[in-house]
Amino acid sequence: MDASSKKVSIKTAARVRPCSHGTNLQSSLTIDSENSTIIVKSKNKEYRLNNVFDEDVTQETIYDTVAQPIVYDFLGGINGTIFAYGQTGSGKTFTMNGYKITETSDSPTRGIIPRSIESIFEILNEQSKNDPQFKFSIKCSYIEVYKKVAFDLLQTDSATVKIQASGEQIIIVGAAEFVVTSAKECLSHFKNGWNNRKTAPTSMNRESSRSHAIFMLTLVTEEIQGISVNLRTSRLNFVDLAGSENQKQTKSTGERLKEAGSINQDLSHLATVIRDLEKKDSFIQYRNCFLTHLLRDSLGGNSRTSVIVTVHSNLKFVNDTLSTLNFAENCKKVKNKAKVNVAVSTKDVEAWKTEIQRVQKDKSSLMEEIQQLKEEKEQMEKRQKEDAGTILILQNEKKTLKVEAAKHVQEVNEEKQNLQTQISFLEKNVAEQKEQINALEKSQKEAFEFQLAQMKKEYDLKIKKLSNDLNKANEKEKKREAEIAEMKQINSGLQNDNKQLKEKVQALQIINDQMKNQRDADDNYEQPDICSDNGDLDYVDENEVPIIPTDESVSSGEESDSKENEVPMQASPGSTSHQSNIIRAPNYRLGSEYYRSKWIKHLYIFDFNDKTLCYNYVIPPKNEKSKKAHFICINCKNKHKTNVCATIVSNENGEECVKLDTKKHVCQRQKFEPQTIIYEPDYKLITVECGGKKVERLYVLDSNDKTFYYDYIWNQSAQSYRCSNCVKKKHYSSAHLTKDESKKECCVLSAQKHHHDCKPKKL
Ligand SMILES: Nc1ncnc2c1ncn2[C@@H]1O[C@H](COP(=O)(O)OP(=O)(O)OP(=O)(O)O)[C@@H](O)[C@H]1O
Repeated sequence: MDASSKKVSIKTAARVRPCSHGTNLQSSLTIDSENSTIIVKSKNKEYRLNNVFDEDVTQETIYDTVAQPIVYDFLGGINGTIFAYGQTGSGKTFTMNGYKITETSDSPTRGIIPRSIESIFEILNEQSKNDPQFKFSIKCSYIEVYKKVAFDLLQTDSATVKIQASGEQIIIVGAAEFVVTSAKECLSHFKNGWNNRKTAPTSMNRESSRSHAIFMLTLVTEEIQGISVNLRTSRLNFVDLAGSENQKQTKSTGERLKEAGSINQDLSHLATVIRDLEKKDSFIQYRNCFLTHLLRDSLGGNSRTSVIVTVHSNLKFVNDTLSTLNFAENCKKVKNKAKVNVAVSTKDVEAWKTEIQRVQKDKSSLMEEIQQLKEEKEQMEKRQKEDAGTILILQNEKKTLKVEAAKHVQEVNEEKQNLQTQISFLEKNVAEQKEQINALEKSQKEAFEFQLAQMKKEYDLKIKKLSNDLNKANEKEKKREAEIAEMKQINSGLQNDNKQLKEKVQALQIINDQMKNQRDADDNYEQPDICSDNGDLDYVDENEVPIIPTDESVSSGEESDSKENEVPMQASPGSTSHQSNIIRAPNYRLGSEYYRSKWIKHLYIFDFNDKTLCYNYVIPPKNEKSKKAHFICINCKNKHKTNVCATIVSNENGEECVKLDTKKHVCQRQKFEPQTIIYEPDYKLITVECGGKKVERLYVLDSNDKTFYYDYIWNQSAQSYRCSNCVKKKHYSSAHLTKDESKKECCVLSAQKHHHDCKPKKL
């Protein structure tokens, strides 16, 4: 093979990644693999590359189409580079390495690198087998560029790696080179290196490469041809670039954001270098970035280069797809000058001559490079000069701005001074006005206080006068009230007197009537048999007959009301007119009733059929001491002025009985309701204060429930105690305090029952 070189364009291929499982999205791309075209539908943009692969392409096809030609050239002594470029998660690593780093040699998903390694060793082994003169040695090294710093992936201490340029050659300093004798050995280093690579999960890829990884194979072959020995040296770079990332879309933060920034800068510089390579006479700034510096040969230099771009078909990533395809299109325009790197041919003079020629050529290419560097230097100086001009302009602008700023500051200061003068003037004014206001307030306050004091004095005097007047009026009022009370007292005394007088007049009237009736009766009186022994009745003396209130008179509410009984006279049962009649117990009963401070003996002759009805007889006080107890019916006497008598006698057996008068009763039988006599503690007389006066109250316990009592008040005119509740209903149930016949203190309750609305009080 000769060392002459010819310009060859970078080969470009595009691979469309299949959609993830479960996503059934419409493709944004139209892929025509046959014509090697890919159309971005939404942008209506068509790209024509060397190869276009759809989702179904196999790893084998990719290797055969993209990598194999480069591998063959590499074996022939020509430098080669295979790039994978594309958005994160689009399948670069899958294309370069395969599905898994641990895949075996028969796995169909193995990527370009394992396939290349296997193929290289297979061919070289085959060749050395066929040609015993043929010798080869292979070294491998593996580095990554992370955040603009390069590290050796085959050394665990993560040593940093530097680049040195020697003529056309790029020498990597600090990266370990391992001599490998078999594909297995080589793959083992590759896998170790890969495991040291920096990865992290991104929104697009669970295991995203966060660095650019470059796996390098350096091959030296020795081939004897006649008298000459050809030493060929070639390098093959496998470049798996870190994925470009739309930072707005991925919303990464912190370390991920820094990584993404650095990756995007590197890729953008790579794109700039490739764009500049199209332009003629353009200065290419390889050295500005480690990646471009390292791959200098591969980009427009001594190398056969293939770029495979990977894209997503998802419409969501259409902008990234466009940018990736633009990159591929630009790469396509870059032309490299690849040549066979024959190191030495040493066998005879011819070979030396050829070597000299080669060295001279190298020299002239070095001169060219020197020239190129000089030009670069000149351009840089030119740029520096331009920059210096710009700096001068900027300095002048700065000076002008400074002067303007100083002016402005002065103006502001002056204005500030003016304002301060105005402020102090205003402050002075304000202070003066404040003083005036204070003085005014003070004088107003004094005047107001003086007025207030005057008014207070006047009011005090008025109030004093008014309170004096009021006191006088109160005293007058009191006097008037006392006079009224006195007059009321006199009036009530007079009323009482009047009432008492009336009562006395009524009583006298009754007595008068009774006496008159008595006289009339006496005139007509037929002497009963029982009284005939002396032919004269003591008790018919009208002065001696007690005026005892009948039930009817009591129930009418007037103690001495002696209305005539309108009921016609009836004969009592069991008695006949003008016939004497003997009554035995229990048809009669003797008793005593208290009347006008005296105990009067009573004889009750009961109805034979109804023992609740009786005729009520009394002994006239005058006859009390007589041996024969002659009783007289008080109703007949009082109402009809008729003497109907009854006498207590003994019959032939010595038994006590009552002998009745033969005279008919002119009254009717009354209800048998004798007075009730009670003893302490069934009653209690107490004295209570009432309106400053001492008043007697008689409490009589309820016979049914002795926790209740009736309240009686002394009534002067009636000379008895009266139930205070019944009085309100004009109903007069009364009580007397006296001594019974055995001289024991007792309380006599009138036969008159309490009014039906009168309820006893709780004790
Ligand atoms: N053609 C393909 N067929 C099947 N699976 C694929 C294909 N391309 C990519 N994948 C899968 O998609 C995932 C992401 O792929 P990969 O890691 O190769 O992307 P990448 O471009 O290298 O991403 P990054 O730049 O983030 O490292 C992986 O799980 C990979 O196995």
